[in-house]
Amino acid sequence: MPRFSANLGFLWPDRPLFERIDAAAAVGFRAIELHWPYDIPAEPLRERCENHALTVLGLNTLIDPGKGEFGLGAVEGRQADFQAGFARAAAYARAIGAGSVHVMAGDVAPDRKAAAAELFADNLRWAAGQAPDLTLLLEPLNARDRPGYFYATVGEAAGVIAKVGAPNIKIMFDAYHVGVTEGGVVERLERYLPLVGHVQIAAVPSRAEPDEGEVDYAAFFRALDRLGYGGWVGCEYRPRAGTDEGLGWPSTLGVAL
Ligand SMILES: O=C(O)[C@@H](O)C(=O)CO
Ligand SMILES: [Mg+2]
Repeated sequence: MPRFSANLGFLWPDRPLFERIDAAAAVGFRAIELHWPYDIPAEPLRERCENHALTVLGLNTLIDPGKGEFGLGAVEGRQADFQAGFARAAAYARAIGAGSVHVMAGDVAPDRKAAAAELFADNLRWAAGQAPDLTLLLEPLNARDRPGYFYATVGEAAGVIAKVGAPNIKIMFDAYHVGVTEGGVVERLERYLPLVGHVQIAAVPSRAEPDEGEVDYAAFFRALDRLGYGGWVGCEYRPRAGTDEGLGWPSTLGVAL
């Protein structure tokens, strides 16, 4: 049976981060993952998770929505800022005991895609060398939610990994984005499994709890078991109502937190 992690970027959105950590432990999660916790001092965060015996999986490199930025990995003219942001993410990850950093690519104009691909590969090669102790995750985002983002398909992420050739770069296989962009979620999981470093889930297309919509998550969980996926499955959905009230889906789908 898959092991589930609480994505605290999305779950219990009405509570401060430490209360989200408490809530995740209280309902039985054994791991958490974060989006952008940078405003919170790392040491107390680490202690809070240790007190609950929660594994901390990872966080994202910084974004600046105010400037319209969703990462800098593939953004031309921002290499120094990318490096500073990655160094900050890696230091924070180490300080909270997390093993991975999602390296966000950012938005790229269609006519700059080829140059951006070279730049992203260069930046990732540098980052992978700086942090051989961490897994760097690449996550294609669907263009309905994030139009203009550098990549939307798992195949593109696999292409970047092949180009960089570093063993600590893996795919964040978010079944929600894969379902919205491409469909064939189980088939694609099977095809790219050796490159998958983390899995995330949410209903397609609503991004709510995984017990509705186009993806049959009971079948998806069986496929993870059948394929021998040993990692965590991040619950990165937007609860339809309250997070606690929405936790009926594991028993509906034949799994447990
Ligand atoms: O799927 C997502 O949106 C997240 O995993 C993320 O890290 C970027 O928004
Ligand atoms: Mg995701």
